Amino acid sequence: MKKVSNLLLKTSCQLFNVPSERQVFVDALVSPQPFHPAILWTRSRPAEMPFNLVAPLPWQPEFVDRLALDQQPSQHPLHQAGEFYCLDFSSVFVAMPMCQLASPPAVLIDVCAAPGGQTIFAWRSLQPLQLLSNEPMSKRIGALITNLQRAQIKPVFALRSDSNILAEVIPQTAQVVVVNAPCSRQTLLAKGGESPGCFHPVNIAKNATRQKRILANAAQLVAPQGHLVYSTKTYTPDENERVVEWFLAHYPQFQPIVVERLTSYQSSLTNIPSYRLFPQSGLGAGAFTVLLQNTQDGVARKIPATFFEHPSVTLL
Ligand SMILES: C[S@@+](CC[C@H](N)C(=O)[O-])C[C@H]1O[C@@H](n2cnc3c(N)ncnc32)[C@H](O)[C@@H]1O
Repeated sequence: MKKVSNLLLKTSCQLFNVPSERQVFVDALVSPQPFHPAILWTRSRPAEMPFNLVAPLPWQPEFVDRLALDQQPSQHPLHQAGEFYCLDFSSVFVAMPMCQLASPPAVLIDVCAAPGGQTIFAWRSLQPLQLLSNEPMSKRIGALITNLQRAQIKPVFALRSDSNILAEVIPQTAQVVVVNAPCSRQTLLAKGGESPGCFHPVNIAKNATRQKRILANAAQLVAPQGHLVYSTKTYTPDENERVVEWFLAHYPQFQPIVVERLTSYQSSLTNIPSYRLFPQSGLGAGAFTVLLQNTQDGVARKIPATFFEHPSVTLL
């Protein structure tokens, strides 16, 4: 069992009013329990299921399975063959808003894409006509491309660009924009990992500032009537509800949209329809997600052909 830090206790007080709820949350972080592995089938399931499954949740997408705790899907030959992608169930949770959007969107942009889970979910659930998977960090783009290639996600353009460049070059072009933002990574603790400084106020403030910047740039990419999915895998309200409240105050053309399949996960920390998964649910280490719509009228702009000729853009 790990030590309970004062900063963790402070965060638990921000999240829960009831002491017993705080306690189960803290316990889930200091004595982590294993979560069922999840897989996303990129193609139809094989005739014979190679894994032991647990019962699906009512809202689970039909192309996702949760496996028994002893299963190790990443070592199965079907993984290497790209028949499925391994992702933690929190990643499924944050992607759920995509399941209620119209398919196929003409353009979908994943702004913070490595190592690829949200891009693969977007491809499987929405089959966008043009899929752009962006990762600005050069040391992470290799893993993104490897994963997309192994899972045979095509066509997809892998990009390495900052969100402010995208906002400048291809504004109002995407029916769907996905921002699974970099964050303070507090949920790593619930997976048994280390995440030094994850509850420190300076670290949280730094991440919140970065998230607002990415979200503001991502908003520029959204076509009139298009959608923006914002999510993190961290607990602190400053990186979640407060970011969304800030965003809606500054970009009033965006409106939050109810995600029908997640209503029982409504965040109690805001009136905005937005959803949280906590580790004490036993489903995943933790997540926050919200669906926003650009209510402006108008038509989507076209991505200029020259954009795809840039050396930082690779067609897979
Ligand atoms: C939570 S991870 C994304 C996980 C990914 N969506 C998935 O499902 O596999 C956040 C990603 O954002 C990237 N990132 C960091 N700074 C960024 C920035 N300024 N703009 C966009 N993405 C950024 C990180 O390198 C990281 O790959």
